[in-house]
Amino acid sequence: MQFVSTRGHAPVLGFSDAVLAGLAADGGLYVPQDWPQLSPAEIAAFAGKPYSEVAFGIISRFTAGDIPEVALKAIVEDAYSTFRHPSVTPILELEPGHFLLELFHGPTLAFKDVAMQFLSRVMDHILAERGLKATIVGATSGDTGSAAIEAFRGRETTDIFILHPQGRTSPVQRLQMTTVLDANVHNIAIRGTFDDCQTIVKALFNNHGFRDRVRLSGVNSINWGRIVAQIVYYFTAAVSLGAPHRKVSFTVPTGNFGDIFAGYCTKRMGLPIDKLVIATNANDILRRTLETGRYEMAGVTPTISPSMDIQISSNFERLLYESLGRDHEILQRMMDGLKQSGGFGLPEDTLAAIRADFAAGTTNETETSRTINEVHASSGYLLDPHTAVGVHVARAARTPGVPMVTLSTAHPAKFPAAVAAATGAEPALPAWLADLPQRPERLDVLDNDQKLVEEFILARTRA
Ligand SMILES: Cc1ncc(COP(=O)(O)O)c(C=O)c1O
Ligand SMILES: N[C@@H](CCOP(=O)(O)O)C(=O)O
Repeated sequence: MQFVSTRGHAPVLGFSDAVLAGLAADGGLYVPQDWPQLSPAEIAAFAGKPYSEVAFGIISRFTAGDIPEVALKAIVEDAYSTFRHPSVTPILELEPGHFLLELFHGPTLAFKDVAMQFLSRVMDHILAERGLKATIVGATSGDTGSAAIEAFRGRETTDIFILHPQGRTSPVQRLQMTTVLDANVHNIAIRGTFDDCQTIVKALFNNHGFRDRVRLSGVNSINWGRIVAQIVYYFTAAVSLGAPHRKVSFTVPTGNFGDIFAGYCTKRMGLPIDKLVIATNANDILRRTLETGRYEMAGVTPTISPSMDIQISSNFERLLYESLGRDHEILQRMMDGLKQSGGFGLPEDTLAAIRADFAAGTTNETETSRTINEVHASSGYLLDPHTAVGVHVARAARTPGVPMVTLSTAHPAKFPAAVAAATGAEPALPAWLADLPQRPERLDVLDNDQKLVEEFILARTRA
């Protein structure tokens, strides 16, 4: 299996090199040259299998010829043994025909663990095989950073630098990052927004001298190694609800578009998905794009679902590439437009192709709180604010007779203030994190300046 860049000018790479590259050398994102196809019988055979077996069955289609099967098996088994639920990503019925896919049973209580526990092990394997060390950078609005730090802490092959927007994560998210004191972990609070952090990370990748000097790699969902692991739970959920003999819809609380893009990948691979519903908070650039055909940046509005306070949805580029019939020249013009004037228009047929697969909805803060309150009052179940955005949007997007799965992307205890304000009930952190507020913190604060971040990394990396 080979991977091509959405911008068309970077070398075509195998799985291991695409994962180590993170962002492609031409500034694009790697996608598989061809989509692996699963027959209905192959999909049906996943029913009742342990999560790690399904993960192996799917991920191995992308790693064939690159990672030996024995090594991949060991990686997925080890990665998913860190989850505290035997099903890894269990599914429960919230109301008739509407299901929650709980993705927060990993070490840091958010869906990012599902991919990050895999990615850290696969990177470690690739680097150890080659006798190399790498410098990892990532931008986070809170969850990617904590999951990545937990997954990479103490690893000999990597130093990890995570940029978060100062004061814009929840306190629990911040502490999950800044209380990890391993020597290879570096937290940088940027005076700016998540988009500023992400822009710096992409700029570091596009500075080829720096990139090569520190052997830069990434852990954001721009890295194909993230997406491939997120594909798995769409299969396990859909099969548990009757796929491939029955269609299923998914609603995904969305920011950087990585999670829902993984859902799109499964559709391309043969999973019968009815609708993929993009659920956004007030930062609703994607809903507006689907409605108007223009991707138009606006300022970032802080919300009670802070991990989705994003304007530049990186993975939307992957969808555009597919929906443009893989025309990298038109895509490049769109990305230039975004850089120069903060927006671009979609050709009509591209928009039609996107609308055929996706729907979108937005919640405001009152609706998000009300959803948390109402679900708690009726069932005692506590939703985190991101999942509540999904539940609210999903309810309006349902097709009669088609099961709807809302991705539950975080544990409510990561956002106790918002949950307590909505319900009066403060969700407790699990025992292994209960002393988090008492742990010592370490972080550095930097201005929103690429050069300062480069100097900081150069002074500390071991690669
Ligand atoms: C809890 C939570 N929900 C939803 C999202 C949005 O996911 P994505 O960025 O893949 O669209 C994020 C951040 O990525 C998150 O941390
Ligand atoms: N919400 C994310 C933002 C980064 O998303 P990623 O999936 O591209 O890593 C976060 O929690 O940091």
